Amino acid sequence: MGYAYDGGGHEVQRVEVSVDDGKTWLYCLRRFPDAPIRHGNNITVRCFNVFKNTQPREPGWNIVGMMNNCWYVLRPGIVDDKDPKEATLVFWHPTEVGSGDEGWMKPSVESQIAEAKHKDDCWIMVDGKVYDATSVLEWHSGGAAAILGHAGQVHQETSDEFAGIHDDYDYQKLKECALGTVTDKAANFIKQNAEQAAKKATESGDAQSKIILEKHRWQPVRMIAMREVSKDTRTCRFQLPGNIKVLGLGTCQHVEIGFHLENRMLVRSYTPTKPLLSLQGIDESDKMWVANGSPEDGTERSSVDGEGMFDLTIKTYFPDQDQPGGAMSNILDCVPIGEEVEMKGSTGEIEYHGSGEFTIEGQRRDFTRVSLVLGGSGITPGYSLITRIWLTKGDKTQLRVVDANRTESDILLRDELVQFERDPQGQLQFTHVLSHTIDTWQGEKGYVNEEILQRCLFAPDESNVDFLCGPSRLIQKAALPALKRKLSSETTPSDGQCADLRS
Ligand SMILES: Cc1cc2nc3c(=O)[nH]c(=O)nc-3n(C[C@H](O)[C@H](O)[C@H](O)COP(=O)(O)OP(=O)(O)OC[C@H]3O[C@@H](n4cnc5c(N)ncnc54)[C@H](O)[C@@H]3O)c2cc1C
Ligand code: HEM
Repeated sequence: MGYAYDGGGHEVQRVEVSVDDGKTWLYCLRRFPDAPIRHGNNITVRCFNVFKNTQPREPGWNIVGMMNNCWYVLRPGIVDDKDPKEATLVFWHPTEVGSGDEGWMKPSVESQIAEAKHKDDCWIMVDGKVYDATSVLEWHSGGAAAILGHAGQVHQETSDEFAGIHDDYDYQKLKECALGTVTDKAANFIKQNAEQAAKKATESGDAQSKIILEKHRWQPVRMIAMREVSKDTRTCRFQLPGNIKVLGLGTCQHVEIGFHLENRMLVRSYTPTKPLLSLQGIDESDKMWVANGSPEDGTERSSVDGEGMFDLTIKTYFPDQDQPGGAMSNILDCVPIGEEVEMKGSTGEIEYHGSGEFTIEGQRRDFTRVSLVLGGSGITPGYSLITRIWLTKGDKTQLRVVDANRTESDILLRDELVQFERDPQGQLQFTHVLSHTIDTWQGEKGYVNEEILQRCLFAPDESNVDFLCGPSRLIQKAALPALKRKLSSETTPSDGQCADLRS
């Protein structure tokens, strides 16, 4: 057991362990196996902060005079007990916490002198009373350093930390060291400081509890459920950490998922398929509805819309004889329920704000009609746009969608899409195109082509936009060339009028 901290106050994000003196490293999951690890060598530990900085092999003085900054090495050993049948496995730290000299690396003369200066006279303050802890340093099982860190400090933290660690017996021992009570003036000073610190903590807690996503900070999210939606696609549900309820993702935007591999972090983007409605930036007067036939019979947005969690619908690229399979999708396919992955975001150059208003590459754009060409797992950002429009009462933006797949069972989110396909008002029109069909299939057959796009999408116009998302076969070879021809033959397309939803 141990702890890691970054001297600059930044978060430690990765801890690695080596049992071969640093030749190879293993990423440590946050929960460690209960069973003891059997090995014969030193155990070396290093960690990385948010900026991917790590410790050097050898210690060195740094700018703040800190020398405890290198790889941390534990030496295992066997200690024979009196009972010949039993032996104890011990792990020696480089130095023992506090005053002990049991560590495998003996303390330097300098550090001993520095320590001795404080050991002679050590007063601490707990619950408004002053104690002489000098005699405790010798026997304190939490180490002398724990007490010395609080020596001479007039602050509330000593009382709080003491209370968090010690029991009644320890309070009795503390009493034996009592010197006196602090003056009212000092007590008030401590109280004010404590109140200010608590207020700050609450404010930062409040800000944090609103939304989880931070652009440059990885945060752990726990997989809590997985549902098969087709033979190669799963919907994975992740729980947000702490009490945070809101993911804080804009419509059409994406999150990045990270998974620590041996020596690097594997990162891939995904577009959540839940929550359907971003709680951020929505005007309260703009009522949101959970669709149930049509917005008119809908009920008010309910808590099932992703409070404290989010869903990713992920296609798994299984290995076969031609290719090794997708790295992240196969990992997520077999990550055990309860395991954590890392997440950050949001990303994406396109964001929908409602009522036809988009931000595309930083520019505000307004469109009244939106055409979507989607394929395979590319449905996910389109799905977030469709549901946002559909579930927002008063959003009159019109949608035409062409969704391309191989077979009917490959159509993702089919159950969810059915409600949109039945739209009696005609605000939304859906066309499924299947390349491999059976006789009973009523929809479009074959591959997406210019004729299908002309017929099923909106004609080019200044107030219309085309968005695409899907495999490069569909987008680069079929949809994009056809749409560009369509646009240039009939209007002069402006920037952002034809864009990839995954850009
Ligand atoms: C903004 C954005 C949003 C996205 N949203 C989603 C989403 O919601 N859902 C979703 O499922 N996907 C989504 N994706 C795609 C996703 O990010 C990944 O690209 C996808 O999951 C594949 O990642 P992977 O690590 O499993 O595959 P990779 O390891 O990246 O491999 C991709 C493909 O290449 C093949 N391959 C890999 N190595 C080789 C090799 N050496 N030789 C031959 N072939 C090889 C693999 O078998 C696989 O078919 C999104 C992408 C972006 C950019
Ligand atoms: C006069 C002052 C103190 C006395 C009498 C005292 C007493 C004790 C005692 C008896 C224990 C052993 C508890 C056990 O076996 O479970 C202990 C453990 C400990 N104390 Fe103190 N303590 C004092 C001050 C402090 C201070 C100021 C700190 C730092 C905030 C501190 C931190 C710890 C820690 C970290 C442990 C080890 C807990 C563990 O085993 O996990 N102590 N202390």
